[in-house]
Amino acid sequence: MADAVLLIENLRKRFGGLVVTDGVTLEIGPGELHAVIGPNGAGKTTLIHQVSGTLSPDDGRILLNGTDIMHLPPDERAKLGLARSFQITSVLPRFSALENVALAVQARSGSSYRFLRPAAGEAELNDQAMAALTEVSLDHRADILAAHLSHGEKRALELAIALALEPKLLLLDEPMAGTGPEESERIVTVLKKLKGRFAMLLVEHDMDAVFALADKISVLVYGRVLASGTPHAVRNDPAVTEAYLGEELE
Ligand SMILES: Nc1ncnc2c1ncn2[C@@H]1O[C@H](COP(=O)(O)OP(=O)(O)OP(=O)(O)O)[C@@H](O)[C@H]1O
Repeated sequence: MADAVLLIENLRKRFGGLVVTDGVTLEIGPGELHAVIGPNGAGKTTLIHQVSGTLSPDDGRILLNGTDIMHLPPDERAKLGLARSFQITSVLPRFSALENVALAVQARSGSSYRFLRPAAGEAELNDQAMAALTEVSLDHRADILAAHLSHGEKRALELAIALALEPKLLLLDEPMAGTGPEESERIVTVLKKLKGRFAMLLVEHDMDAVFALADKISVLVYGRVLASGTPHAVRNDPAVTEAYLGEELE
């Protein structure tokens, strides 16, 4: 695909004798939500780390909107529009929800607010931050310290922070981990709303969430892509069922 937002080609990574990424090829088009699933230890998290830049692959290519980012540090990748949410704590507990998002808006905008009068600059920052909080239905909790938010609300706040960065590609690392059914449903609703605006790479164990959200699914087993395609095709692939040892993919 010429206009792939993310193109991963033949990615390889080993830890000593253990091959954790074994020739992974995967691409995500504009606005597409691509889920990577697979049994424990399949290499999903290490794949996310290699895309975000916290882990160096041994071989292969990673292109973000056509730019080879393979050897760029995480902050350079972030400047090109790569954001990551969940399984990292980007939330500052002693700041309010609004302040947390305003900091992200400021980080994205660099020094552009320096040239506004302080009050005007702050109002503009807060407006943008509030817009991101509204997107994740957290606007009514804007003034609450992040430390006092529920687990599900913190997850929503992390999403708002990612949104404020206006990403080209959002990496979602197990957004449902540690959440109850109600919170999971809330995160799925928010992600559904955001779908189509930017590309997303989702790693998730919760199959209900995966099948509710994904446009494409890749199944990773022992570091290799066993199957890749639409949710329907993947669900009906006998090799996938076998890899999950008969667990139902629903
Ligand atoms: N820093 C490391 N050094 C050595 N081995 C590692 C390291 N990080 C991960 N591994 C190993 O690499 C393999 C893949 O791990 P990874 O965490 O990517 O799997 P996963 O698919 O995300 O699993 P899970 O679903 O349980 O989160 C595992 O066997 C893991 O033990």
